[in-house]
Amino acid sequence: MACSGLLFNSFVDNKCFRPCHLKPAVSYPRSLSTSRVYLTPSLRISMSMEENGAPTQGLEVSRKKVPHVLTVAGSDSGAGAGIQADLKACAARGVYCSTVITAVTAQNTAGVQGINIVPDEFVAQQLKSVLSDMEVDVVKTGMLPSIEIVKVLQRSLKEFPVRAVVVDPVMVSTSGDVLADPSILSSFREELLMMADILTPNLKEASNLLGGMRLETVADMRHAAKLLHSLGPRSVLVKGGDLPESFDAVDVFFDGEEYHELRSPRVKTRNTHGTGCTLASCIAAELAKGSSMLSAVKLAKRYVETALEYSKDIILGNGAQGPFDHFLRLKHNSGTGVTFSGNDLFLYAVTDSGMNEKWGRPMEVAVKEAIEGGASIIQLREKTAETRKFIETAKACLEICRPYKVPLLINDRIDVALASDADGVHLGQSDTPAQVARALLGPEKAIGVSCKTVEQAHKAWLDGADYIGCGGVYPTSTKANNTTVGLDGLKTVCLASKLPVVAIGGINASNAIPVLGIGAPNLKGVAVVSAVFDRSSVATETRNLHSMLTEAVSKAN
Ligand SMILES: Nc1ncnc2c1ncn2[C@@H]1O[C@H](COP(=O)(O)OP(=O)(O)OP(=O)(O)O)[C@@H](O)[C@H]1O
Ligand SMILES: Cc1ncc(CO)c(N)n1
Ligand SMILES: [Mg+2]
Repeated sequence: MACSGLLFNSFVDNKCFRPCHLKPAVSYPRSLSTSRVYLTPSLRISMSMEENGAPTQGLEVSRKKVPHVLTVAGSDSGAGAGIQADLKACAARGVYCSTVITAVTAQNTAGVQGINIVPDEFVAQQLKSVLSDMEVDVVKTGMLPSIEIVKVLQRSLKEFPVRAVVVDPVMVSTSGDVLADPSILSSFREELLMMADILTPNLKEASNLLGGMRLETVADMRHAAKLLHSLGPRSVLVKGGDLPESFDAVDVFFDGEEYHELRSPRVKTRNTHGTGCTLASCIAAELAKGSSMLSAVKLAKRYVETALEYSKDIILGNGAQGPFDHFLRLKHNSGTGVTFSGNDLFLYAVTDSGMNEKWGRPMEVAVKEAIEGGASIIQLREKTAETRKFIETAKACLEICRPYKVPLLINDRIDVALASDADGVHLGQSDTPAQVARALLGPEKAIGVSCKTVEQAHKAWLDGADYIGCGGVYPTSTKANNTTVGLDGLKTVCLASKLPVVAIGGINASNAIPVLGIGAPNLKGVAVVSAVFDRSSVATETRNLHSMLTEAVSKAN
């Protein structure tokens, strides 16, 4: 990597750019710089890296082209719109997004406080860097603040054509701040619009492009879409986010032949900053995946509506227009979740609704009693409950577990874990693979996998699980036809496992001590079902078991 020759242009003020030299922040380790790359005809790369002179195991990586959107837009420091919205929208839609920055704005929820335009030569340089190397499928444009930048873009796209161009003709922010000088209108009309496979103006932008035409009704929007289409773009979406007195959010799509009025319920929220940038990026993302234009537009609108609905109550900033949450996650990440550790496995209580029914106990009561008796983790196991009821129960149990910092995991059901924001899941060998569960749940949730063999334990580790449950140790009534591994099988798995292990299957106060005594440091605890829940007092049984286990462990140490 020859980084020392890089030129760095400072654009602290628009006219001054001071060349200086950037030092590489990291020097690449010799092992990587000397890695050998072999390309076979089937496009599989086999990399053999050397560490400290010793060859490591060959690493097989299969190459796959990913859909790629390049956004050419301005930065919004408040990160609701502009480049930041584009990156989030593409990431949320599963598409890679590279960025050419045309301007840096000082912006927040109150408006735009400052704009610094990137010199057009440097915009050209960014475009060349990305387009010459990175197989861009679709270019999406946002803030293009100067005629020169529009020209630079036009030249770059001639040199490096892409499959589609989405043009969001950003001119004025919703706060009323000017993002492109009106003098640029002629350049938009003469150069930019021709490049567009779709043009996505809001009402004000459509009006400006059409010489100040009044746009107050859906009929006006249809008319505007047709006039704009005659200026060169292959299709037009006139966005009605700002349409006065409309109960629905209506956008008008016209492709030169057909009109489509796309309607969604108008979400009542102040958090609409960046809807336009997000919509255009999402259209670009869907086109990059191979969608037709109309499907891309429909999906993008649905995505914006969903994100607005989810984010309608979040509070960020004191201004009139707040950002929204592209990943539909912020509300849940209130910091109340419990981080799993192997020691939580010490006394692992697995619920059973049949036993609760038998003893006339609501699930919440059973869970509270188990925790008060010393259970260190709870797994909700519901084989028959309706999904909605299961989610409600999980939420109610989480309210009980959180103050005690006891993790609550859901058996089998990733959907229920996500919907209730539980602390993780426990999966059997025939449930969703742990690797898929990890991708769905993210890095912070706990995942446990039931394993009977060393191979399964190894796979669970490779797949990103946090612990394994090993058993059945003894025969059990809660799992019919379950083969037992016995204490020997348990020990074999524990000694091989890289993950902490909890023993499960037929364990109770009379046989728990020999389990903990097998002599495997990875065995962190025992899981129980009937031993605590099929009893008249869950709290008493759990307490007894807890003190027995604690005593056995302290004696062993
Ligand atoms: N309150 C709302 N509820 C539902 N959808 C909305 C709402 N506001 C805007 N939209 C939708 O969001 C998309 C963007 O439209 P809008 O007219 O807000 O763009 P814009 O003015 O360019 O946005 P920006 O603030 O990013 O510049 C459109 O599909 C529009 O229908
Ligand atoms: C940088 C930037 N681009 C686009 C918009 C339009 O929402 C904005 N407010 N800021
Ligand atoms: Mg806009």
